[in-house]
Amino acid sequence: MLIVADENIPLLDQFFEEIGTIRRVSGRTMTSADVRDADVLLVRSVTRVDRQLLEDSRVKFVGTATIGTDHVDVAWLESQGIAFACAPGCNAASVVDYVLSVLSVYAEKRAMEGWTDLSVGIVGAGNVGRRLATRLDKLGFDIKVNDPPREAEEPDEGFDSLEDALGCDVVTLHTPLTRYGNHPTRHLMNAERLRRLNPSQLLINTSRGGVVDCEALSSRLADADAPQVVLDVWEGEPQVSAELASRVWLMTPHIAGYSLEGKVGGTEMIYQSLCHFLGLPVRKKSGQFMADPALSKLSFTSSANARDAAQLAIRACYDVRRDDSRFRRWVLELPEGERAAAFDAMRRDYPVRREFSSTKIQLKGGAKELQQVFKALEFKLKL
Ligand SMILES: NC(=O)c1ccc[n+]([C@@H]2O[C@H](COP(=O)([O-])OP(=O)(O)OC[C@H]3O[C@@H](n4cnc5c(N)ncnc54)[C@H](O)[C@@H]3O)[C@@H](O)[C@H]2O)c1
Ligand SMILES: O=C(O)[C@H](O)[C@H](O)COP(=O)(O)O
Repeated sequence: MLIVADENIPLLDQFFEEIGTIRRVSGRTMTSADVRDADVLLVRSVTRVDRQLLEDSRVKFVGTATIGTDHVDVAWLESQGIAFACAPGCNAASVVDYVLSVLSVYAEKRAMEGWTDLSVGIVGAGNVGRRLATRLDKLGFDIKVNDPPREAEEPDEGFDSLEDALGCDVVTLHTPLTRYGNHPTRHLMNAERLRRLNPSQLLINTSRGGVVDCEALSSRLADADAPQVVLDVWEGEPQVSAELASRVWLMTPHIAGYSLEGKVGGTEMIYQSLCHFLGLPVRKKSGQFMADPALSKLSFTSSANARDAAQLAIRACYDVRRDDSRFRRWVLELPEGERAAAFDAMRRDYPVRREFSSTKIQLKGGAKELQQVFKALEFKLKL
């Protein structure tokens, strides 16, 4: 059995070598010639999987080690009887950590007494948005959650209108990129909605670049009363508009979900689906391959203030400003023609990042408030 796989899927050998021969190819430039003799195709988000790629092949199973599936023509696969698996939720905690890191830095930028004074509008409450809402709610943030598709299914859940979510101090997008259906999200943040955001608001996009009309965003950000913006995803990436980037507060190259747990978890989920498809036993678990985190423990004494301790722990685990400064140095400072390759290289060579849940927090005589904050942030508590 021949397995053609994106070379950037971690632990390919460890998970798949017992199942078949692995051919590694570049996900970004994969062609139909690369997959013609394949039985199984494993991708990440940078490969367009459709008729053009697969119609001359004998592929019977496609797995994407990602949450997003907008790069896959799922309807066409179904029409051809090709099995499909993705990795729902695999890196959701990583994206939530990213957003919390942004919020911690933003509250400081605004010289706020307490970060929970920020109201947060969450647009899209699936694996990522729902987990973010849970953590923010436990921390005491005022949140508005908008999700029309879920609201249609769960009318009693108390979802908020898009209007209300867009009125919050921070608006964070967690929808898939969709073009059709009752609630398409492409350019959900269009010129008109962007115009309604004011300078004391922050827009965060970690969903897909196309959920925001990036041309409209670039011109909106040139206005004197522009909102602040954090972008992890870019319409047309790996190309990044230098004009847009120069107007964005924090920027990263689509790495919000790049925790080690998230990446390895994605591989594990498609491995499990492939085993199921082939009727094979599931022998491998991601835990077998995870090294101890570099930062295993943080200790706080009873004199620690809950807010300061939380900020310190968040930033010790993941400080989004480091990725922002690398992005500026390694991608934006290059000539335009070299930026797309640098964007991909920064993703390929991304350093090991661990989720908050991998770090133990030791509280020596810690107050109840400290315990609650760290629990809400999903650190491991050690009393
Ligand atoms: N930047 C990254 O590294 C990264 C990592 C993981 C996921 N993502 C992206 O984030 C998206 C969200 O991830 P997820 O795991 O939560 O997906 P999900 O499918 O679990 O949830 C998406 C939610 O959005 C809702 N939704 C759909 N259309 C909507 C609309 N018009 N308005 C409001 N809500 C709408 C859905 O009902 C669903 O509840 C993914 O599709 C993926 O594209 C990015
Ligand atoms: O959809 C996802 O899971 C994320 O966007 C993921 O982080 C994408 O990473 P990529 O496949 O581009 O490496």
